[in-house]
Amino acid sequence: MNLKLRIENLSKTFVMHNQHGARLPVLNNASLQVAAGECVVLHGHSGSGKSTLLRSLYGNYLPDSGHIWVEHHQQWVDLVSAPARQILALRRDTIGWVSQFLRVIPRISTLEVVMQPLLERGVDRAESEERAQALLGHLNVPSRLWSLPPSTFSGGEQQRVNIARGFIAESPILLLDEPTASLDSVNCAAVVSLIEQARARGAAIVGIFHDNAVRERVADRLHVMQSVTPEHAV
Ligand SMILES: Nc1ncnc2c1ncn2[C@@H]1O[C@H](COP(=O)(O)OP(=O)(O)OP(=O)(O)O)[C@@H](O)[C@H]1O
Repeated sequence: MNLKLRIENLSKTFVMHNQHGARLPVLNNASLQVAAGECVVLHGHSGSGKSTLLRSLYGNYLPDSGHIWVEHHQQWVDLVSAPARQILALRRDTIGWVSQFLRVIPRISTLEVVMQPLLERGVDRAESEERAQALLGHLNVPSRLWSLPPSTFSGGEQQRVNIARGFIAESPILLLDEPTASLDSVNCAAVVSLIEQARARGAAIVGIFHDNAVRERVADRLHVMQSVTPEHAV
């Protein structure tokens, strides 16, 4: 098995300093491995820690203990102990993040927003622009919008711009945080086909999907979140 991601014994407890130091254990020794070409869907009730795990895999949350081994340029790097500079390199070259929310950058055109990850990797402008156009077309974002900043777009249009931006770099590892939430069935199918293409090219995918039909379509397997009781707090 060509593993791309190895999560070992990950634990995370939120400590709320403004609530008299209340402790909320969320992850307790979570372990998971994801191979190239595999899509693992995180499964569990609301509050079971799916987003916490996914955010930890992108370096947004720092676990208390455990390891997140990521294959980065043919070497295993532990995201938990990696310095900030290396996390930025991992995000640029190895780990893609696709959520339903676009972090809007004022005055930058949609085309520019979408092609930015490729430009950052050193791909030339003409090729980046061509791929951005192809993706925006695939996701039914009308071409009259491409030269405009997405800040005034509808929620669904912004979501699709964000999805195009997340998929354009063809990252070896993709983290998908409900990318189809609130999309209509046509656009949902367009996103599902991007996920299937990513799997076919060998991406290792971890995602959260609340829509049963989408989950059944894309998941190779489910990772069931373990329930964590307060006595597991460290
Ligand atoms: N930054 C934070 N600070 C404090 N508590 C947090 C933080 N992020 C998440 N939590 C808590 O951790 C628990 C798990 O939240 P998380 O968002 O990971 O769950 P989830 O399984 O993704 O839920 P949902 O399906 O509702 O999105 C929740 O009880 C939540 O309140």
